[in-house]
Amino acid sequence: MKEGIIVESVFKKYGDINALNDINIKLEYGTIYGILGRNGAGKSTLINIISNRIFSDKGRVSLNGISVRENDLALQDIYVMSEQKYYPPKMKVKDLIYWTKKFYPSFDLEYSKEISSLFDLNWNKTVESLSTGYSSILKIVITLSINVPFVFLDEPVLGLDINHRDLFYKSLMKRFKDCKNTFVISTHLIEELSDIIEKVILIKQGKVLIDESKDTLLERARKVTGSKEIIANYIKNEDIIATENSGDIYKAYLLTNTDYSDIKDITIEKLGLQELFLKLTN
Ligand SMILES: Nc1ncnc2c1ncn2[C@@H]1O[C@H](COP(=O)(O)OP(=O)(O)OP(=O)(O)O)[C@@H](O)[C@H]1O
Repeated sequence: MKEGIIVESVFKKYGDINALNDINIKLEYGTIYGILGRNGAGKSTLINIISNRIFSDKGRVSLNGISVRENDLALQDIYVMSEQKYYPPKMKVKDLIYWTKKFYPSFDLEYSKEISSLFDLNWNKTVESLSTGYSSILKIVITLSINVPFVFLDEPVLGLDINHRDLFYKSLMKRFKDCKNTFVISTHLIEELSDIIEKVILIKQGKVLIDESKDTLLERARKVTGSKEIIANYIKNEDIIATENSGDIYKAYLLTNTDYSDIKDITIEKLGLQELFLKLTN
């Protein structure tokens, strides 16, 4: 079986900043990942190292056992959504699509037409004349049309209104169902992505804090509210993420497998991905 992308003991420093500090993760085929983290956590640096755009100081990234470093064969299976600035500003959208198809033989022209019409992307416009939202839509059209096994999207919905974001999430899910490519999405709009992602990789200050299926993670995430004495008694051996005290009310945020439902005088609530993220990264 193909093992996918393996990131082993990757370190990256910028001067005194430890952008990545011993990263070890595995990206499997046919999965949707959410790479989450606050600004400056190291998400883009990680994506750039995986796709060989920049080099790590230490460590190794491999695809099916073969290092991706300066390895065109391995890199053919990885695509990272480009930044707008890499597209020639005077070029028409249709020419950009034409050239992209030349560079990436797996580019699905039929699909690109289909998704362009869904988003009303005008192929006769020049890259520089597109609004912020349509610049993102152009990147989305190209990225979803490039049919390779590992597709990385760094903040894909930047500048998109809610209708277009919704259309993007639906298009992504459909594309995933049809092609089963792995999508690795980095975003700050966690709640919107929550239903889509299957696995969560949470990076905090250059380290992986969470690397787990979303369902098992949310199954363990709990907010326990009650008096401090009662809660403290029960949670002392738990993985406590955060606590809050307001008057007599004490709240503890936990990652736990314990069922507290039969304990009187405390309330237990599940946490959404966004709330959990806030508590883990504050
Ligand atoms: N070219 C660079 N030169 C110097 N420092 C850099 C460079 N690129 C990134 N950094 C630093 O490395 C750290 C990680 O940055 P990175 O862009 O990977 O974070 P991020 O999680 O993608 O952030 P954001 O969500 O804001 O895009 C930050 O402290 C950033 O300032």
